[in-house]
Amino acid sequence: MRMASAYISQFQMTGTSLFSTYASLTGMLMLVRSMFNDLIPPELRGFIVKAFRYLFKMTSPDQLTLIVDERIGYNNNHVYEAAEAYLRTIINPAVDRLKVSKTQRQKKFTVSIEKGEEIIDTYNGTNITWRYVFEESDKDSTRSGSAKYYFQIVFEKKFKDMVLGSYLPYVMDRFEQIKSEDKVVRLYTRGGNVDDDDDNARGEWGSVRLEHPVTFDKLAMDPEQKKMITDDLDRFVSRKEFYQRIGKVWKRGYLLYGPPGTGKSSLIAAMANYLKFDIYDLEMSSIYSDSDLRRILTSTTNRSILIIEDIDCNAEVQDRELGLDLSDSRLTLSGLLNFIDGLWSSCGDERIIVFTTNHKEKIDPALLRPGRMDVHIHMSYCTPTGFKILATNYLDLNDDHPLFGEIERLIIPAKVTPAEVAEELMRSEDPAIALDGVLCLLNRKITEQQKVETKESDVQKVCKISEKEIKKVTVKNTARRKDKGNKKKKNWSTGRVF
Ligand SMILES: Nc1ncnc2c1ncn2[C@@H]1O[C@H](COP(=O)(O)OP(=O)(O)OP(=O)(O)O)[C@@H](O)[C@H]1O
Ligand SMILES: [Mg+2]
Repeated sequence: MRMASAYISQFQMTGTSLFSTYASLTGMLMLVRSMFNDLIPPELRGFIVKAFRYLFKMTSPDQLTLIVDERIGYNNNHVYEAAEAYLRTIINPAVDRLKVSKTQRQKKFTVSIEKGEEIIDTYNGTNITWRYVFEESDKDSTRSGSAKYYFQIVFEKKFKDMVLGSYLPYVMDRFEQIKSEDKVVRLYTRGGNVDDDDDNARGEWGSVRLEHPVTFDKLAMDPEQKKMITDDLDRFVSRKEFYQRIGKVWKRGYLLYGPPGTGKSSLIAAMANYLKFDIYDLEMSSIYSDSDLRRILTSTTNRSILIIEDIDCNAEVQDRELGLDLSDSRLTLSGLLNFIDGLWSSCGDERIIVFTTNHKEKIDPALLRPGRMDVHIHMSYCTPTGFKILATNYLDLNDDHPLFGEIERLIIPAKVTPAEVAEELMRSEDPAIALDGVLCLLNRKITEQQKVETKESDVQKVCKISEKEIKKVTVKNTARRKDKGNKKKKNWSTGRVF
């Protein structure tokens, strides 16, 4: 026991002295470094660093090193961005130092390798070493804080073709995948609220994270209709070559129509979450000229959904005169659509445009022609299937409940929207109370409708009565006119004109 504690204290001593040696070494290095920086002029400093690097080259003669700089002139180097993201996915226990970060809005920590660290990746049985290097920039080292970050990719020279032809393209592909997995869908609006850390602002569009958590499985819709939509979206995003081959702009138009509260906006959010596309909400009433529109639309990005809500209301204002320059100021809805077609054919890829309306019948038929809105989706009142989805979402009710039968029987005649049902379901966590609320709602709705129907039939009765009276009056008048006409005739016959 005593031996063990002596051993431990010796070990602690050794540990302490090791630590102090390490600390003094680090201190010395820092001193040398600051002397080096203070005493040696910057031009000479770069030269000495290079010479040292040459003398103590860490690669053997049969190894090749590729340098991946952070920037190409003023542009970001895409390979560098890809490397940063890719290396995060292959961090292994051999790495000693990692960086961890998270902004206030990010949900997960970002763990990446620290400068000076290296990671060995294995691809097709070949070891490829990545080093993350940081050094003061040779050229700009007089500027305080200027620094250069780059990656070194080190491998055997004989694998050069494999690395350039297959490994790096693989890294780039993985980067695209990682980007789409990590992508936060954003909602862009003009002049609306924006996030404090909105570094995604584009032109006049400010953006917020789309916090709408709705997904297709949460939507109260017919499962076949949902499948039709997701299949259509999948087909659309996978058909880049097809659109190129037939010479069509890679875009798709959806028209969502149905009463308020049936889930049109929710469906758009579900589409955006499904595809990880950003949403641009185009408020037509805030656009005053074609040039406005051009500027606004050119600052939207690919892989996005442009929405124009309540298209029938927009149609009403379509002929207003806007601005002062008349040649450029008349903005019509069909003009807007032609304009979008033209603009996107020159610069847009993977764009979806969604129009919503509560009154499909009010829309100009020219806007409904195929090619303009490829898919028409009717958002209907709540169905028994829709109700079950909502009950699962809101009350976590997967099995049947004794009140389900009655609700399902009444739900179609009651003509309630999913929004109204959802509101009732949110009133209590107790299924019995919440479902009772839904039943009350359905009964209320049915009674209201019956009242309306009775009123309508009363109106019809009144109309019928008045119709009868009108008929009587008309018959009398006709008889009188006939009489007059006869008289006229008579008079005509007598040659006298009244
Ligand atoms: N089909 C649905 N599935 C699930 N929830 C729905 C559905 N429809 C409506 N809701 C609920 O009702 C709320 C309002 O619906 P939403 O805004 O999507 O309707 P809308 O059709 O866009 O209405 P409006 O025509 O007034 O714009 C949603 O936030 C959601 O909670
Ligand atoms: Mg809406």
